[in-house]
Amino acid sequence: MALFNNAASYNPPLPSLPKLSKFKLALCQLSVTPSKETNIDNARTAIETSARSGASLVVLPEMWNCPYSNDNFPKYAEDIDVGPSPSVDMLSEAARRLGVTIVGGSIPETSDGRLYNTCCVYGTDGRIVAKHRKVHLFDVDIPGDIVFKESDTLTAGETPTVADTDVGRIGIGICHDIRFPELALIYAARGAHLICYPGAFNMSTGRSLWELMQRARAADNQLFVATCSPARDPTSGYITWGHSTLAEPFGEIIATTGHKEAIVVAEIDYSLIHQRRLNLPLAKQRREDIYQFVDLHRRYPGK
Ligand SMILES: NC(=O)CCC(=O)C(=O)O
Repeated sequence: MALFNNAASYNPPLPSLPKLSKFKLALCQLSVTPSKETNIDNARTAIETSARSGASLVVLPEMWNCPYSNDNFPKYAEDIDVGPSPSVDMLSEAARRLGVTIVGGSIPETSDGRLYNTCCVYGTDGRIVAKHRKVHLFDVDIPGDIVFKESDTLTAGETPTVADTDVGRIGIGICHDIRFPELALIYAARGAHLICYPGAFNMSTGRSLWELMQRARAADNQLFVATCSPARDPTSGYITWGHSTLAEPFGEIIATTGHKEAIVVAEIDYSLIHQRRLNLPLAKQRREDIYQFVDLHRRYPGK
């Protein structure tokens, strides 16, 4: 029995398999420099290398066109809807020319006088099929360790984002979004096969939580989770953890890397989602009589 007329039951439907249900994914762990032009060239080359390796889906890191800092976000920001947007133009052109789906990491977006941390997903025709603005801003204060306040410059997005692509239904989160299981639950309830989190965890929380979070989101929801970080630059003001990773529906790590610039290529086979959900049918075991899941955005669309 549905608990709410128009709420998604948490029990995720077995997602139907997309056009391409077995394919290679590439996670481009890019070095980020102060030159936006260099970063764009570097990303283009990595996407070309990924496509030559047979990847159908290419994922880029959080803030790949801009060293991660509140001072830089406004300087490197692009207006994605109105333009000019050299980062978007490059990703769109590369997706179309190479016939790959791209989860375009994130860049600082300027829109109506506000700044967002934004990820666009590009279909194989080069069009933007989804745009996610980071919904949980990263404000942290661990004295003597790390202090960062994204909310000093950025505005939070307001909606979960699911992209329908040739390589399946993909939920998008950006970095700190991974800490909130509710967002991942929504994506599973909406039939996602894969959740992609471009992210730039730091040296402190990266060590303890980066791998744990992605394995947990994958295992909770019995789907694939991919993360993609910038490469570590020990001279930067914000040093990233690296370790871009793909986890499968039992939370096992299929592929990962260290902290240097790298392209991780791995195969995804969505039939494993069905297999794992048959092995361990969490959807049937869930006790909606004693706890309830409500997808508020679906209940109150537009809010
Ligand atoms: N860029 C981010 O959102 C960093 C998130 C992070 O490091 C965390 O611990 O959360």
